[in-house]
Amino acid sequence: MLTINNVKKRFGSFTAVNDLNLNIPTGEIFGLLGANGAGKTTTFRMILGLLTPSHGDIAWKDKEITYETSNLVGYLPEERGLYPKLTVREQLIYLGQLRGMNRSFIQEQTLNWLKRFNAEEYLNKKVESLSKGNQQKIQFIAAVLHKPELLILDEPFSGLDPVNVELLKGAVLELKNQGTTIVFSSHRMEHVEELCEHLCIMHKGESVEQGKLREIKRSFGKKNVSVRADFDLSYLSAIPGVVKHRLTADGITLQIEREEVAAELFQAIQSKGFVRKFELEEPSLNDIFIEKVGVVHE
Ligand SMILES: Nc1ncnc2c1ncn2[C@@H]1O[C@H](COP(=O)(O)OP(=O)(O)OP(=O)(O)O)[C@@H](O)[C@H]1O
Repeated sequence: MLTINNVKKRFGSFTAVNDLNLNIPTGEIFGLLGANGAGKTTTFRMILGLLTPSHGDIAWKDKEITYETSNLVGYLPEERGLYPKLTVREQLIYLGQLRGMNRSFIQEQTLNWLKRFNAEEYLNKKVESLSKGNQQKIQFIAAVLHKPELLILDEPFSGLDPVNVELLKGAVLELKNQGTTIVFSSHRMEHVEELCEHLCIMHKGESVEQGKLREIKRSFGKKNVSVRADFDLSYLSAIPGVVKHRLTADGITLQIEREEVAAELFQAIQSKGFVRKFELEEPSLNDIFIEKVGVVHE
């Protein structure tokens, strides 16, 4: 278990993280969400022991993370930090040896990961000659090469194309299945929905929502109704109980304050024309995020 207990971080008079409490179960993928400046990276740096909390304590399996235990942890920083002039092989050997790994094990691991990421051809290429997405894959490999128990990934999917996002998601799930505890931040709610069982939404340094994704959705109350039809549906937004609406290319998505409103919507479209779709949906994490934090993520 990763335990964050009453943690606060001040920079001068500014409080970047305030009274944060988190219990992250071993072997899970945990999502830390929040708008820009919410305090996610600061929290990660405190977990890693790179910043000292102004108050409170953080423990991995009941022990503080120190220089001696830092080999148990892997970190993909938001500001990527590879040496541009080294080749991928030299880079990973260097970083692996800093972790006390032997050269042949590093080479074996490197080749396995490069194969997995369809990136074998970059082994002897300089890091600076790689595209941003490929550099990110190398940075990810650098974070996991030593098989850490706890893996911290700050925005691991940013800048990756959809194919590489899938490759990385697959790798993250595989590491989870091997027992790694993974904490990651992302602005992409669909990635969080897909990967995490538990999450925390931070806003201005504080936790404004945390728990199991399924329970957070259930307790949110509001649901969505998605309708597609061959006639104009915008009049549905005026029906009492509709909280919000969004017109889509071929229909409308309505946020409703309680399930019964769906029946009223259904009545309102009957005999108006051909209906292609009428579906009552769970709220999305994006809906919940926007309500808690009040901003929209692209
Ligand atoms: N060393 C520092 N000195 C002063 N303020 C800092 C420092 N590090 C972070 N902050 C401030 O703390 C707040 C939280 O920053 P942090 O980087 O943790 O946010 P974040 O949630 O990771 O944001 P993003 O999504 O943009 O990466 C910001 O207002 C930031 O400017």
